[in-house]
Amino acid sequence: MNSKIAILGSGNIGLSLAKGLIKANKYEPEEIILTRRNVAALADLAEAGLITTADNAHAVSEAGIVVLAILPQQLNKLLDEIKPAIDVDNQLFISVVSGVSCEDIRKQLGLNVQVVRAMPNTAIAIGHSMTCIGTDTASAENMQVVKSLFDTVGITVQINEELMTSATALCACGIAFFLRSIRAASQGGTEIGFHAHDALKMAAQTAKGAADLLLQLASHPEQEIDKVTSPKGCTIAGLNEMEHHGFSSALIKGIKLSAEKAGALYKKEG
Ligand SMILES: NC(=O)C1=CN([C@@H]2O[C@H](COP(=O)(O)OP(=O)(O)OC[C@H]3O[C@@H](n4cnc5c(N)ncnc54)[C@H](OP(=O)(O)O)[C@@H]3O)[C@@H](O)[C@H]2O)C=CC1
Ligand SMILES: O=C(O)[C@@H]1CCC=N1
Repeated sequence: MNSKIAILGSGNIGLSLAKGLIKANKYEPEEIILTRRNVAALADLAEAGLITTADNAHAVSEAGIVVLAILPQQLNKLLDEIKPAIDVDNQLFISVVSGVSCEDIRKQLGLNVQVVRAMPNTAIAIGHSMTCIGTDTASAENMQVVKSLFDTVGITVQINEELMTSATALCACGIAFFLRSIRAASQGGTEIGFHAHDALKMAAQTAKGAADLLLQLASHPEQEIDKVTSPKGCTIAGLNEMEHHGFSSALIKGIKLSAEKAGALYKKEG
């Protein structure tokens, strides 16, 4: 398989992936081909040595791995464009497009095309993605290629493809949900006396510590919460006030709505 990787659609997630792969030394800049229609917007990446083009078919013909990273509503046109350039036996497609199954893609590109669906998040740019990989009909060898690619830029988990829209909500959209929580905490911090930039740093590091307690100790959130909430103390007072205003409920309802929306983003062909 050709050692180059083509990322078709170099927007938020496509560029985050490219940056993460270079940071992890998985690819040299000149092994990454980036496409978008407004190719001028990729000038700084071209300057950094990455190959940039608006020609998707040419990008596909030059690569062993092709990542589809455009919006669901932009996909059908792009698939028509690249179909003639595909080398079925020597290429692997990875789709990070929300709401589109591997079968949807195979139906348009040809049933023999090897497609694996992955759902990373923007923390991939710094090697901290939670990437869910959907199991479908791709060969075990190609599944391993995809796993090892995303393992270099975060943590991976393999899930049934029917859960990919749920993974989109929890992990990809989840970045925004946790960021908003940190932002809200920092706003509280400013109201009780800290300058905004100090409050944000303090809230972010506190959130990181909370996440690491769960990841490093493999403990349950409530077990760690119990260690913070002193009897008649200020933590339980604040926590209960948040719950009276629907804190947990708001997150749960938001994640459910995101998952529903993720499942309805793509209009199938025909
Ligand atoms: N953002 C995120 O956190 C995540 C997004 N995703 C999924 O990844 C996909 C991309 O999302 P995101 O990066 O946020 O979207 P963006 O809109 O930021 O990026 C899409 C990119 O595709 C380019 N594009 C559009 N049409 C074409 C075309 N025909 N050929 C080449 N490039 C094209 C656009 O540039 P131009 O207009 O110049 O062509 C744009 O840069 C979506 O399906 C999304 O659901 C998945 C996980 C996380
Ligand atoms: O908001 C969206 O639709 C995309 C999917 C996951 C993250 N961003």
